[in-house]
Amino acid sequence: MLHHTTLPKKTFEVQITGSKSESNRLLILKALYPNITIENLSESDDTKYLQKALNSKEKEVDIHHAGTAMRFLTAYFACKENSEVILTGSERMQERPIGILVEALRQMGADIQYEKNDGYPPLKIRGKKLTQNKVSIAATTSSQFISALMLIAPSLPNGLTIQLEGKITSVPYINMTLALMQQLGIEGNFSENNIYIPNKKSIENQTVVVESDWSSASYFYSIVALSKATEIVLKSYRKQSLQGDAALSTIYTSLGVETEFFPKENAIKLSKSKIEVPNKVNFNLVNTPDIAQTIAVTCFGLGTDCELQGLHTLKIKETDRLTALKVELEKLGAYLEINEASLKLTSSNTIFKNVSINTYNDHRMAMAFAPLALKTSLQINDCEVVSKSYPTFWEDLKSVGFSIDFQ
Ligand SMILES: O=C(O)C1=C[C@@H](OP(=O)(O)O)[C@@H](O)[C@H](O)C1
Ligand SMILES: C=C(OP(=O)(O)O)C(=O)O
Repeated sequence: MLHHTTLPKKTFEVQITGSKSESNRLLILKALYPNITIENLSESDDTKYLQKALNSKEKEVDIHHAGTAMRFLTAYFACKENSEVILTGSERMQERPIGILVEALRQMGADIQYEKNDGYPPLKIRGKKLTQNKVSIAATTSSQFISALMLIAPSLPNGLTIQLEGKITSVPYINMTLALMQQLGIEGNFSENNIYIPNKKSIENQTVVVESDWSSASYFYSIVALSKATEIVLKSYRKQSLQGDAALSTIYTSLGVETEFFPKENAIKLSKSKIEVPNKVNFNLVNTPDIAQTIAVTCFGLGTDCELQGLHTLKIKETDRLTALKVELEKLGAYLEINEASLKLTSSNTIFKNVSINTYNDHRMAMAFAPLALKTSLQINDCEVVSKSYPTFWEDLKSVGFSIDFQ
């Protein structure tokens, strides 16, 4: 139960765990090039399951709800010579598509079979040398398929050219994959619909420090937006981020939150700005799908209407996030119109009390709704789901003054 709370006029400090996206890429790269040391690795379940999978000697590997782990490991095991593994995940993972990636890997010569339904996990993967150096792949469904191919590309004997078909979704995640590889001394380029990554035999010994997770920072943006005068310092963040969700610092200016960067301390300070939040806002989130829920809930809490576009990937994430948002926000008094790729929220002057919010095995449903405790009391069901990306979320919320009872 989250009690209706008013936060004091005070500056709080929160240290957020490393980016799950950066961590999961670096773990795959470390498996291929062992002389990488990773610091500030994410403590998320998704990262732990990926790490466990990479060290596993079992015939079956279960990555639970971790989308990036599923997609990255499919490519990794497909090119791991003389290996054979069944790669599976949670019930929901078995409904999340992977056919586009499997098809691309098969074009490259991979041996992958579907264990249950065509196009979905579980997969039986017999690893072999992949010598084909060109592949084309549809880019509209998930950028994770493309990052998966990029991550194995430098270890392939002939490198890889990836031709992207259709409108590319979640582009910053592709840029992140390339930037991390370049940071490690792996060459590559991405221009228009072409990605090229040559073979790289080895890389120099080096340490990479993962920046903290920007998607996790979104919940504190929401808290500051919904608070009266609270300031929150978040660590460890950089102005030059590889994470697309760093766009929060721009997006939330319209929602009344100012971001100050402190490069020496690797920190950011979020505070209320003096601007008046408009009655209606409009954002295209095709580059930042993971912060859609946070933004929709912030707008509802502020009594601001919003129109969010670029959301066509939301229905294949941990749950159908568009439907989940509609059902749960409407319980609190909002009105939502949703379609394939967008949502239109009409806020209301009253927010109903003591509503019980379902989370559908989706960490971001739990975390996005929590800041509403600054407006009303509410219950978040199955609150432990947060561990998928942010295991200490509830402790951190308590540390900034939230009043929480766990039943
Ligand atoms: O590559 C990544 O680390 C991710 C890419 C995005 O997925 P899509 O490309 O499927 O939108 C994002 O939603 C996910 O949380 C993490
Ligand atoms: C969509 C997400 O993760 P994944 O696709 O890696 O399961 C997420 O963390 O919001």
